[in-house]
Amino acid sequence: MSGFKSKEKGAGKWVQKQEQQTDSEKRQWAALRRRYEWKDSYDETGIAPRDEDLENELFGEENHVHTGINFSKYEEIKVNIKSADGVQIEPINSFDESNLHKVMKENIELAKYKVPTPVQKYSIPIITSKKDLMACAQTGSGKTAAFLIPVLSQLFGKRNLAAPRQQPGVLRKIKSEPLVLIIAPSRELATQIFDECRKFTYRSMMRPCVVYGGADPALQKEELAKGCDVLTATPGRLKDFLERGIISLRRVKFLVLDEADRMLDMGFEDDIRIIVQKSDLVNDGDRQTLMFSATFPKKIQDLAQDFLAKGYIFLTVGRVGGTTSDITQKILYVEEEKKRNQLVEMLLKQPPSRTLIFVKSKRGADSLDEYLYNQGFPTTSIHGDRTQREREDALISFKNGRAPILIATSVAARGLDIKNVMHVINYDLCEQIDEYVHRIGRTARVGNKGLATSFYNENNSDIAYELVKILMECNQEIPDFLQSHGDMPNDEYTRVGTSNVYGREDYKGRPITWDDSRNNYRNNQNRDASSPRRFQQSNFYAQGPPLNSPQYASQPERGFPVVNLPKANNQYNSEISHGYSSPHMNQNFNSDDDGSRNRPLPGNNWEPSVQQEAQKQWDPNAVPWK
Ligand SMILES: Nc1ncnc2c1ncn2[C@@H]1O[C@H](COP(=O)(O)OP(=O)(O)OP(=O)(O)O)[C@@H](O)[C@H]1O
Repeated sequence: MSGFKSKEKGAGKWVQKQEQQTDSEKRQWAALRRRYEWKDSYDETGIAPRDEDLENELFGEENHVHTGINFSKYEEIKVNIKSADGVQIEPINSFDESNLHKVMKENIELAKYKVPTPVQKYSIPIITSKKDLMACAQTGSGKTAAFLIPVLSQLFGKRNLAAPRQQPGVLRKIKSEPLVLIIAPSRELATQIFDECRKFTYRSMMRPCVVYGGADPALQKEELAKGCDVLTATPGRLKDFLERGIISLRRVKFLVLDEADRMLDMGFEDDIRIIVQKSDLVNDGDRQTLMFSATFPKKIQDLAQDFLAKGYIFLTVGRVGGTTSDITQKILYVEEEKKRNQLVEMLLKQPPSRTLIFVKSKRGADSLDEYLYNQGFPTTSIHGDRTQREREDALISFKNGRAPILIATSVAARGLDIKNVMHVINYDLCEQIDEYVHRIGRTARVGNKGLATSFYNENNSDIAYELVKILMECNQEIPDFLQSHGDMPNDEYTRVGTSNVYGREDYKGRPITWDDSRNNYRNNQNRDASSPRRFQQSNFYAQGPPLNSPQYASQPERGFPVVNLPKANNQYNSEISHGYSSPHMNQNFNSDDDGSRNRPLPGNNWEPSVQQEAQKQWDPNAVPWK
């Protein structure tokens, strides 16, 4: 594998190198991907002819996320429905039982969905009964299909509703007037939802489109002109097209806010208000508004009511903001200047598997990408400063296994559904617990298992309390250095209806009482070295000295231990912070405070054996990434 080693500078080199060989395969914007093209000659009461190539592309193995061994455990999750007018909703138990259009039933079968997930069991009857909905369910539990299936199915076979299409050779401009508008916070998520729309509109007369920033607007306009019944959009490009009169929302029957809490937080709220309240979007009570997310802070729940009809239903599957117990969560204490060593050690130690690494800054993403690439790892990166072409290519390479290590900023935290992401690493922990839930939710989807490892140090103390709560709720090991964050003042435990994890009114998850949780903390704090839950006895990584050993000097005013060792001795530091030593780790680090903080000092690089090992272990051609 000579391809790994490169003197090139910059991010995503692995991808760029591979790109030269696979250019034709990739030179398609996501917005231009093929979709089923309905012809007027088709019988709208029957089923339109198959398009086998497209069928293989849409429903083939390549992108199919298989359900995992814990899929059936979804049944055990508590579902709660709240509505101002107290309506009762009878869930469906199978797709057959529901009153879905026959084309939709065929597509569900092609998608290999055998049983609806809990959020689908409820949202299908809720949406078909014409109710507005705010739905909250765990990451990876099928929320996209939960809205697409009932929404699209109701529109199938309604020729009079389908959008006018540009006739070949006729230049008259046609304004796009979608019936369904789905708004998502990131370009990657918008294109993914568009891909799901392509699946579920297969062999129907509903034509899906997507518009998002960074990609050629002229090409997106061309697609819109061919007909647009179901539009997925990011807010910025949508606003732009609305202002320019390319799109009108006067016929919208279904408005969906995916990742709704994100769409209504400070970053996007103004855009959403403009789109929903100041455009020509129908507000005559004939339109349904649907909101979906895995997290919904209380204050956003309140805000969301501005956009929902009075009798809307609030559906929760599990605890609002909870994460799935299928994820094994590990928190490692790693000081800033040791993160790179730690990461390389982990990547060499773990079985090669699709791995997503989150960092906090765009610059940090570039720099870590370049660093790992130069160590021989097949990496690429995705963040807001990369061009849209680079972002799309990076995602393709991550998905097809050419670059099975993706370094990303939070732009990839929400919604992305990528097959077999086995490990999420929070190289830089985020500040908000909801963001943490979304990030780690990129693994362990539809009943599969996954691993999430987070590097923690004194810079992350803001999230410590909520992090411990999440770990406890999912029966995860709580490392000693987080123990002091567990003991909360009494009122924190007894308050109800605050945004505190366990204090939320809507808490419906595993029944943990305030007292239970406090006792758990106490127990954990007092546990002895033989406790099976001890973090340092984890089997996930090799063993090492306990984190509470005298090698650590405590820092009582901050409440967590710090490593008190000479900075230059990274071999030793690596041993204690991660639990094993490596013959490769004999470099010094320069710890200035910018994005390049961990660059090796000149003349003190990794031993060549790291590169050899990385290349051997992470050979994308040798590993079965599927
Ligand atoms: N009923 C089902 N049976 C099998 N697989 C399903 C079913 N419903 C959805 N899936 C698959 O589950 C995966 C996750 O779905 P989806 O991306 O909609 O999750 P989500 O709940 O929106 O997650 P997130 O909160 O991360 O956005 C997808 O690959 C989807 O095809």
